[in-house]
Amino acid sequence: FGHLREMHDQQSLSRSVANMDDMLHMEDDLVSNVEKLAEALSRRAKTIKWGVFKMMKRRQQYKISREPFANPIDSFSLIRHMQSDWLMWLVYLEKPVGQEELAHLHSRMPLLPRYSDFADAAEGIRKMAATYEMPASDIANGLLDGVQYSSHLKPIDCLAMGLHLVKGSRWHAAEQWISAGIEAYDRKGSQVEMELLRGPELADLHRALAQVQMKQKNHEGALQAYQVALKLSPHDSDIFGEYRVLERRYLTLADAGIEPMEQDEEYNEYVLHPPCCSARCEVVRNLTRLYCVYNRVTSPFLQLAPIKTEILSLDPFVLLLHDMVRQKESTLIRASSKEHLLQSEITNTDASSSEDNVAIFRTSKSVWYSSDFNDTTKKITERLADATGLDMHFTEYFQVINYGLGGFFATHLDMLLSDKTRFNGTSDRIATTVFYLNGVRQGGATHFPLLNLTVFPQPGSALFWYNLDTKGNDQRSTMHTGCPVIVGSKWVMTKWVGDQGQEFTRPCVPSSSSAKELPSAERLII
Ligand SMILES: O=C(O)CCC(=O)C(=O)O
Ligand SMILES: [Fe+2]
Repeated sequence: FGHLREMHDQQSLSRSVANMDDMLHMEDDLVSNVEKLAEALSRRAKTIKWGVFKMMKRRQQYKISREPFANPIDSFSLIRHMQSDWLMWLVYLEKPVGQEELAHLHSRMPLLPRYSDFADAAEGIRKMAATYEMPASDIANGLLDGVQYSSHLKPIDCLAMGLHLVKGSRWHAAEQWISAGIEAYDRKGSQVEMELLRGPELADLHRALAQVQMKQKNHEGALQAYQVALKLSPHDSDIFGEYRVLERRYLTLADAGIEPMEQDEEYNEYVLHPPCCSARCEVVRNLTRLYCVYNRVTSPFLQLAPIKTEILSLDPFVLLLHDMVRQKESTLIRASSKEHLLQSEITNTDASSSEDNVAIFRTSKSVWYSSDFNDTTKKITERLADATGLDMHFTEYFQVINYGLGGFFATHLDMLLSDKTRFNGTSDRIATTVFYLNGVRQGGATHFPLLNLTVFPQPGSALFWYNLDTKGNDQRSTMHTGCPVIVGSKWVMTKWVGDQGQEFTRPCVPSSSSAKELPSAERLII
């Protein structure tokens, strides 16, 4: 588990799904260890039962003889037995059992997911639910954005989600999750599991429901929930106490009526700016002048091997380049970076890069490779140079990124500088390339909210756009979102192209209408 330990030091198990299989190995190890413990305990129980049986047999013999202690042999044997055998029994019973297995379990405890890992995972689910407007009960039932899976959440999982949301004062969402837990409770078999894990009783769930309803000033709902809780657990003095307090308060408030329900802050945030990650809210785009072409022009080599290019937007210029990474290459990159992934950071100058901010803004793990790191990165760099007509000497390292549970990258701009500071000597990101290293089963699109454009990962293709216009200024319409992954593991590799050094490949032109005269990929504009 050396690797796992290393992985744990990097924290945030749920920020990348690439390392999740290590957790499964860990679970296998723990289960087989506990199984060994169970075997040791049952061997012990067997021996004890055998001893009991023997003693009962002896006891039986005394019973059937008419004068049990007339015979000195019996008396002697009984005295000897009671004097020494019970001492032996005590020693045997006190002998610790399963010490080795318990020590093993102890040694593994520091490697298990921590609370922060759980909180990350819960945030991933919350973000995913909010973005795709998925009700908690659907998620708990395995229905994810219209696709039914056979997985389910247990009441204890739903309650944990609810309590996580309570911590963030997201009462509305918390209520939905607790209600989902109550629904899940009725599912067959869950009770047994609850008992074993000392999970919540149904009454506890109704009580939690009452508490979040109260927070939203839904007193009537809370009273009802408390009544159900009391019916299920009539002798619970805590529930009874809370119920009485509310009842008294509600009666005095009754005339004033129920105050309106407070809406979840996050809920508002999403109602105001819903990222159209499912593409269902996209309006039909005017497709005139957008087309597919075989690019044979930005490099002589393309005469032999043209690149299938889709023009997704003219201004800003956005391209989808096909067959940019071969399957073999993608597999290689994913496999070799798996061991080196570290929690992604943000280079955004506005946002502080404190750990908390990163969790809210970006949940993924990544690793950097230079263009000439190996044959694969060299080839891909060459292909990108051919496809875009830009000079790859002036680019940043490749960044290989794997997204975790509900992994996302909040809406952002890729450029580093403002129009005022751009030309004072430091380089900025004139263009961005996102290579899709695999397909994502559900979710995980790259979305441009201001362009009405949502691009779903297609293995091997690359999304390319200019962050700066043809005069070298900000194009804020290139704002984009790495949408939450619903199902799958999203692998991308990005490459940013610097503006300094592209003076010959993409020189400034006075307006976007003269862009087709440029030596770079704008030449494809017809
Ligand atoms: O993962 C994506 O779809 C977008 C990634 C991105 O925007 C970035 O890395 O800057
Ligand atoms: Fe970006």
